[in-house]
Amino acid sequence: MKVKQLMSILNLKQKEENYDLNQKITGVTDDSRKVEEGFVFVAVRGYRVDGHQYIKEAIDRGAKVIVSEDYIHYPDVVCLQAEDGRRALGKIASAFYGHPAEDKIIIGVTGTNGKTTTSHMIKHLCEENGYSCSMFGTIDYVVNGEVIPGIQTTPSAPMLQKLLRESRDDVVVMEVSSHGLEQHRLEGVTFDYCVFTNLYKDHLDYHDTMEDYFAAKSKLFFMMKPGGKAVINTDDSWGQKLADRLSHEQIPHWTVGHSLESDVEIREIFTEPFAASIDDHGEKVNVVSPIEGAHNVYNTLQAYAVGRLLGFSSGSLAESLVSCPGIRGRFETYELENGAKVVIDYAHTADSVEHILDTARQQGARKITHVFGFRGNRDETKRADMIGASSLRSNSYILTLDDLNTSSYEHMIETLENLQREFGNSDGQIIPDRTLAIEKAIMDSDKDEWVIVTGKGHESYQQSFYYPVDSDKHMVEYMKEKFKQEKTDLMA
Ligand SMILES: CC(=O)N[C@H]1[C@@H](OP(=O)(O)OP(=O)(O)OC[C@H]2O[C@@H](n3ccc(=O)[nH]c3=O)[C@H](O)[C@@H]2O)O[C@H](CO)[C@@H](O)[C@@H]1O[C@H](C)C(=O)N[C@@H](C)C(=O)N[C@H](CCC(=O)O)C(=O)O
Ligand SMILES: Nc1ncnc2c1ncn2[C@@H]1O[C@H](COP(=O)(O)OP(=O)(O)OP(=O)(O)O)[C@@H](O)[C@H]1O
Repeated sequence: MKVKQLMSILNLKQKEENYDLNQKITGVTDDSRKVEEGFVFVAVRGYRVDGHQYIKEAIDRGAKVIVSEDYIHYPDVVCLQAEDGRRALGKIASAFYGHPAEDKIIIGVTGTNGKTTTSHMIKHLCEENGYSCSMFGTIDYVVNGEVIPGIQTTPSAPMLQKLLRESRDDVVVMEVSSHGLEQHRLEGVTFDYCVFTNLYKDHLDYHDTMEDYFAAKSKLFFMMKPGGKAVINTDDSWGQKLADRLSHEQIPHWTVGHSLESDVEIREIFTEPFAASIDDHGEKVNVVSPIEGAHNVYNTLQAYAVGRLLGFSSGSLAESLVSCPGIRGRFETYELENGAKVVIDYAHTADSVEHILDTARQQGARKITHVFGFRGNRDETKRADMIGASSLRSNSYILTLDDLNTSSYEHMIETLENLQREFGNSDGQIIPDRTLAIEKAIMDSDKDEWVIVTGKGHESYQQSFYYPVDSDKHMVEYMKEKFKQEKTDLMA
């Protein structure tokens, strides 16, 4: 890419400078720490700092072009002005990598909950039906079968475009976060299929109101290729609202829900195993969810709908779903030697806590002990609802530490105490150390009694705890080992 192309992307005409318009650009970034010789550095006004203050550092590291929102001048550097740094970054990244999204089938999945689960299912369905598939999401990114650790659910624009360019896969399925949409990380990407799972109270530290949050998510459905189609869960009231809007704007979509008018009409949801009988445009099909929970039945049906739009047969999809592997940290179950059952799940909103605890009851849990906490410096408006959901559905709950982020330990303990006093019940207690909380819940449980540990799912702990483990999964495995050892000692 040359400077003249960059100027045309940004709709800029040559001004007073004698810029070398044929000068080659070797890379693009908004992070001065990643600048290399010949790069374009785009200054972005962030939430914490202003990228404009790193322009000098970027030049020192070899940036030959600076895009900034302010008028600036540096000798021997092409200085261009753009109205919105983040949008300019997206546009430049897409052009720099040759607009790679245009050559692929691109599927975007958005919503508060279910993005990761639905994306994994779509990937599996593609692969079982003859397509290779890249995937970008919360757990990791997978490109050409290789796993790449990701920092964000929706990658930054330069990272996203680079990975799209590298992908030799037929299909790309990506989780689309409201942050990603608001921050123009998807500039230059148009979608063949877009999925809306649901909208619940979350991220209200970032969006002012639910309406704003909905507006951010809705943007995705106006980024489809001609001929593209949306898949919407209309049993969710925000989903219905979106479908109404798309109908009004004549944007093609399929609906999934109980309404008789749904394209994928849910006739009945079963719990043993979790499955649904559906009417798919007149054809009756039984679809079994590969993961327990009515919420996962919805994820399954939306993945199924995408599969149908990709041209796969209903029979082949129903069959492929059976072999879909579980997903790390999403209703992962463990049977312990004392008869207790442990579930590790990524639930971190009130609605998902409800779904997980309901699923455990539907599966015969006699007693439920729920272990959970709250992320430091994240949406505080959902915390009371989460305690409410847990106290209604569990027999007892233990409030414990989740990631502190930049919050202090003392502040979080005080927060837990205040929340417990104000919204908790007498069956709730606080055990700050997460590993001790899990141990206590397991030790107090017996046959057919369930321990549900939510919030961290697949993630590693940010801080250390009493036991030398780095995740909920390792703690449960540690307990399994402990039981085994005790049994061996007894027999000896
Ligand atoms: C709240 C949020 O979305 N933050 C994103 C935002 O950060 P920010 O505005 O605070 O950036 P900043 O630190 O103020 O820096 C401003 C600019 O200066 C630049 N800079 C900074 C320091 C330096 O030395 N040199 C330099 O050039 C930065 O690269 C940046 O361009 O812009 C940064 C660069 O584009 C992102 O990396 C960062 O994502 C952080 C890692 C993050 O945690 N984001 C989360 C909230 C997020 O996006 N989550 C969603 C999923 C949500 C969900 O559905 O669960 C996601 O898609 O991952
Ligand atoms: N369709 C759904 N409806 C409600 N809750 C769900 C649904 N699917 C999953 N969940 C709950 O949300 C948790 C996270 O699921 P998943 O990772 O698929 O969602 P996500 O949208 O990717 O979340 P995040 O944006 O936080 O990464 C699950 O562990 C489960 O508790």
